[in-house]
Amino acid sequence: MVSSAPTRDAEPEDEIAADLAVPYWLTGTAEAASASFLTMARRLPGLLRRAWRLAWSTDRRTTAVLVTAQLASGVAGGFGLASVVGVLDGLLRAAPTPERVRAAIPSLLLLIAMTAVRSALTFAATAAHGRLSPQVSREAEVRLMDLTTRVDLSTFDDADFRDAMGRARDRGIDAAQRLVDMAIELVANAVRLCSAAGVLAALHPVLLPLLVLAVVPNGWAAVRSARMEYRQYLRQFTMMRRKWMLSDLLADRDSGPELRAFTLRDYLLGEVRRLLGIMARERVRLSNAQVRGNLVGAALGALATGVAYAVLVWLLMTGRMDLAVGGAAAYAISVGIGALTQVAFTVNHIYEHGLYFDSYQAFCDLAQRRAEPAPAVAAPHGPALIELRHVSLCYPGADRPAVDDVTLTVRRGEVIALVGENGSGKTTLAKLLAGLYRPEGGVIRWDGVDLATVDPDSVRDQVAVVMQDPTQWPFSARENITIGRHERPHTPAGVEAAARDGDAHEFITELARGYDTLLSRHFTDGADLSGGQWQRLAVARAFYRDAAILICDEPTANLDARAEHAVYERLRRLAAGRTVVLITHRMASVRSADRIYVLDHGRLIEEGDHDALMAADGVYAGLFNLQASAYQLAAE
Ligand SMILES: Nc1ncnc2c1ncn2[C@@H]1O[C@H](COP(=O)(O)OP(=O)(O)OP(=O)(O)O)[C@@H](O)[C@H]1O
Repeated sequence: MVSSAPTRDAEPEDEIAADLAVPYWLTGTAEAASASFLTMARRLPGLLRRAWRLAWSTDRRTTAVLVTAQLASGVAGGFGLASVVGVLDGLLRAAPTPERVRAAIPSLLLLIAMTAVRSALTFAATAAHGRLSPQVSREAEVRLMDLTTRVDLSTFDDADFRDAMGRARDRGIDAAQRLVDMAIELVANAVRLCSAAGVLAALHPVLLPLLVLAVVPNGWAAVRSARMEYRQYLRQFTMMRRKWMLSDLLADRDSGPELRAFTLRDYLLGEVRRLLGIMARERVRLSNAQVRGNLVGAALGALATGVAYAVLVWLLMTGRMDLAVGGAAAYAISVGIGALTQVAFTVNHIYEHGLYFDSYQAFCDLAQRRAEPAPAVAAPHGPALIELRHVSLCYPGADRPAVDDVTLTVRRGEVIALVGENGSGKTTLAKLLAGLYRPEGGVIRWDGVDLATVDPDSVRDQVAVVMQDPTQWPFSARENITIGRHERPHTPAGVEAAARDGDAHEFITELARGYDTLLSRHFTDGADLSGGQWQRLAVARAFYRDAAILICDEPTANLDARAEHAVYERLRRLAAGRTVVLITHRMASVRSADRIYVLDHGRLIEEGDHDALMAADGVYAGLFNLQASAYQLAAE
């Protein structure tokens, strides 16, 4: 993972370029980000529709209140602006002062009323917004988690999928919320702008295009800046993920001992520093380019504003416009520029968050496409016969199958053992049997029913698995057992029986709070367990699940000799009426299995019981004799 020497300040350009290169699978998104101003205008209605759908599906009532309040506030602002024209018209007309004031009073009252209404509506909108915004965020996050957990396990092995998921989680959820926020703000600003534009157009038709001209350069600069920012985000995302992973390793408790034992601190820190250096340098480059663009935008904008006011002065000087109208127009121009700037700002933000929201949406679509099919048909209950016919599975990106053309049969009540060297495909085969993966080739049948045609959850419901590296669930000791069958109400006696079967009861009772002890050192008063204790807990969980098929992937790898013996004793008892699949490198534990399958490079190379395989004097006999002789040597 780490690709270079510890600390270096200067990087060869080609290495930097390689680190910053847009991965080929991001090209499509990167192209979207380099789209033109026109493309952005075309995308806007779609983005607004999505924002609306998201908000509406989250909370209809609050969305309706919010949009109505924003619309009404914009209309009130428009009336306020029109009343300013009335006030100025009254005050600047050619008449004695008391008369001018009297003429201005109705418009002044309207202005005060509209300001009050607008304030009240703004407060209502703020309250509704405060209610809607966290809900949108929650919906977006829950949707993401829901879809993520629906995809099949092989999708998780796909690095592209994980990158897409990373981007969706990193910015997508926030972008969903901000997109809705900005879309709603746009409603108010657009209404305000319309009223300013309407007033200006009524005062003099030439003023309206001048107003637009004054804002376009700033709008262009803002969009350019957002696009550049997003493009950089895409380019750097893989690097960011790498940096996060390294930061986690530097701060994680699990990697802490090895990090120190191998004195890896400087090595990893050096790599983090290198990545941060590249990102910081790019950031500075981006910032400079943004400042340059914004400067050009601001200068052109100021020039255009100057032209608008110059035209106004020219209209006044040449008598084409009287002073009262000119005063009102000057005010309307300043309000209009404010409103148009706000519109440009919100549109730009909609565009910007829309880009990140696209990542989110693309990931949701991808996850939906990769979601496991869930036919309504349930798998046969407690199958008497499990058959695998020419089953193969190749992990994404792998150049050869992990399980290759395997055919085997398991009957209820049998204990079968999978044996083979590291990487020979035992775990993968067990996962296929557990219904965690679907085979790419061949078929798996339970009592003659093809598992591809049944609901995968109905398969898993009948399987209990003790994984090679059981998950250390950050729950209490009790929950660590009961989650084996979380939907079933549990009794202390049932939990204790499973714990005893897994040889876990004794150490659990020695914990500070017994079964209630929280097993996570990340929280105050949480406890941690040894590798062997976690494994016993996993065995207890599997016993508690009480399933028809029990798959044990090296269940005793971390156990001491006494615990291992006890677990196998119980496994044998439990096997009655069930199917047990055992994976272990300890040949003595394999000996009593009804049938033993030997795997090599994913292929089944030998099968039979212990005596038959020993008589055949093949790979199994070789492995067995090797371990037996090691024990004999130790005994001598
Ligand atoms: N999630 C994965 N993605 C890609 N390749 C994988 C994945 N899991 C396993 N493999 C590869 O598939 C092959 C079989 O792995 P598997 O874990 O099934 O072997 P195993 O016989 O259980 O090994 P061990 O005895 O070390 O547990 C190996 O070459 C391994 O590198």
